[in-house]
Amino acid sequence: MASIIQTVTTNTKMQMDDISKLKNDKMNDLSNLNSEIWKIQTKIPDIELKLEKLNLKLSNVKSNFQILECKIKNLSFIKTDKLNSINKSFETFKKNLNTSFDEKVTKLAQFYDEKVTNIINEKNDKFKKIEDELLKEIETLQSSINDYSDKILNESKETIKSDIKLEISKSIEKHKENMIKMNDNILSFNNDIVKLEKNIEDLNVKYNTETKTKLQDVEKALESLNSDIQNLQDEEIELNYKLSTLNDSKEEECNKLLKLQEETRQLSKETISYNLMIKEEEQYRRFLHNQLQEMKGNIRVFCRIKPEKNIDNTFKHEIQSMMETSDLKESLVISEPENHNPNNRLTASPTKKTNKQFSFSFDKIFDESSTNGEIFEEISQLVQSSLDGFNVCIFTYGQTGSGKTYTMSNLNDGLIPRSMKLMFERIKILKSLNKDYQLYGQFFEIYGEKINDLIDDSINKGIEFPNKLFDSEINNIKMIKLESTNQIDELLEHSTSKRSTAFTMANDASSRSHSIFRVYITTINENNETLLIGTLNLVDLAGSERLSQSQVTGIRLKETLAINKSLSSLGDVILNLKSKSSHIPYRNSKLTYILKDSLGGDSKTLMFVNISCLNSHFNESLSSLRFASKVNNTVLK
Ligand SMILES: Nc1ncnc2c1ncn2[C@@H]1O[C@H](COP(=O)(O)OP(=O)(O)OP(=O)(O)O)[C@@H](O)[C@H]1O
Repeated sequence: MASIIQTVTTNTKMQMDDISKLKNDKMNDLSNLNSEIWKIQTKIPDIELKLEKLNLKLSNVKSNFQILECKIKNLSFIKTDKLNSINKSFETFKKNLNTSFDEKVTKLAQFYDEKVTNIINEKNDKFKKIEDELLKEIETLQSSINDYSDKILNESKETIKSDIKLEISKSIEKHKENMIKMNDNILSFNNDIVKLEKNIEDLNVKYNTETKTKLQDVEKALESLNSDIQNLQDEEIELNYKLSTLNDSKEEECNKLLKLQEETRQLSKETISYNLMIKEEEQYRRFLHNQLQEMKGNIRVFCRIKPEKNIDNTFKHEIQSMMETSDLKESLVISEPENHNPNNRLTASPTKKTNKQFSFSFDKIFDESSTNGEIFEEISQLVQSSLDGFNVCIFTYGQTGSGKTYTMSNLNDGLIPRSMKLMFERIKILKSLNKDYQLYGQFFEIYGEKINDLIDDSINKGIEFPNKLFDSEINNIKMIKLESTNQIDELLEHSTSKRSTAFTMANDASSRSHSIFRVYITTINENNETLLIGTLNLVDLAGSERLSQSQVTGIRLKETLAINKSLSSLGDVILNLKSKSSHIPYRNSKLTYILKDSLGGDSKTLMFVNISCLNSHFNESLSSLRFASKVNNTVLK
């Protein structure tokens, strides 16, 4: 235990020794430190003084910086002002340039360019100098600060050193930042200046090119204006020359015009009197024409002998025609063939020997050699009568196959096409005498007692005639305006196929109806009313046949009876008209009833009796001649 206690005591003693040793060491350290602190403390007032001095210097530097900033600001203001004034003077310069368009523009621009460049260069130089000076000053300050800080660092404690260093570096950083900002400002200022210079340069270039192009345009416009003016002056000279020649000829023309006016006045006076004369002459011509027609007779009969060219003469009977000097009529002698059976044509003998002779007298006789043209010459005066205001009726009468249709409507030269051609020609002449005539037409047939339209819908729809001036019987028959010969040919061609025909002994396509082509000659009066002047009726009668010879039955017999009845009614009407009977039996047949206005009064009637010289047709020819002769020779009461 004692050893343990001893060991503990020894250990404690040892520890105590160690502690006292450590204590002494620490005490020594402390006294050393205190002496150190004391030393530093003695140095602090110096350092503080130095620091104060440094701060003073720093504040001086700051104030210097501020002054410099102010100076820079002022300089920038000055520069802006100057730039503004330069821009202003540049604007004035531009205005001057605009007004004068002078060549000096380029020189002035160059001059101002140089001036601007110089000013900018000067400013740049100044700024550079200031910048350099500032940088130098900053550098010296930096070095002095560095010196000071070195010294401080060397002399002062680490912490104080670091503090001071920090502070100084902060202030330096701040200054550096300021410097950078200032540099940036200077840079951006320089950039602005460069931009401004660029703008000014661009403006100069733009202005110069614009001015140049404007000048070129103006010069071009001036050039073209000058040439225009020159042209106009030339034209003016030419026009003046023309004007003077025109003035010369104007007087001449005026005189001529006056002369012409006088002549025209004279001519119009003469025209009026000529027109009056023409009117009087026309009336006189009408009167004479009508007198001539009346002298010839209002009802006349012509005879036409159909040619039988390819038939031997032994089959023909003799027909002789001659002029009668006494009453300007022509006579015809027809000789009966030998062995002729008066009741049957089929037994007529083929011999030239004759026995009995029959004599007839007519207004005109057309032998076998006559043409449609020659026939028309005789009847053309009747067409004129219809234009003069009379109603005219022309018939072709005769046995079937005797040439009635050929005479009346043969294409191109029949009475219908020729009459229409003549009418169209006369109307043209009348138009030149201020008489406007229009022709309207109807074309129909009377079959039995029925009226059929021969104008086909396919060729003409017809028109509504302005006034219902006409017979109600034929009001429903198409009325068309007649305008050309072509139209008439077309009408005739179509009507042939529409007409009622049948095979007979004498004609393969014998007409079993009476066809009537009626032309209305009209004019329009001052009240715009249509007036009827005259009518022309061209009637192709159905073939006459003696029942004893035709040997027809049934429907053909009925047709023949109707044809013969209407033909004898026509004969009766004409006979009564010629003998100036008080009663004219128009109503006895449809044919006479429809023609009542064109038969009688002062209307003109002409009948063609068509005959054949064939022995086989002798009886029919004789019968036709007797009928026609009766009409022609009736003595007026
Ligand atoms: N003058 C003439 N010259 C030449 N040919 C004629 C003449 N007259 C009639 N013919 C011819 O005779 C034939 C019968 O004539 P057309 O048809 O004119 O007779 P038509 O009297 O009208 O007969 P129908 O009463 O039966 O109709 C026709 O082929 C026609 O061309």
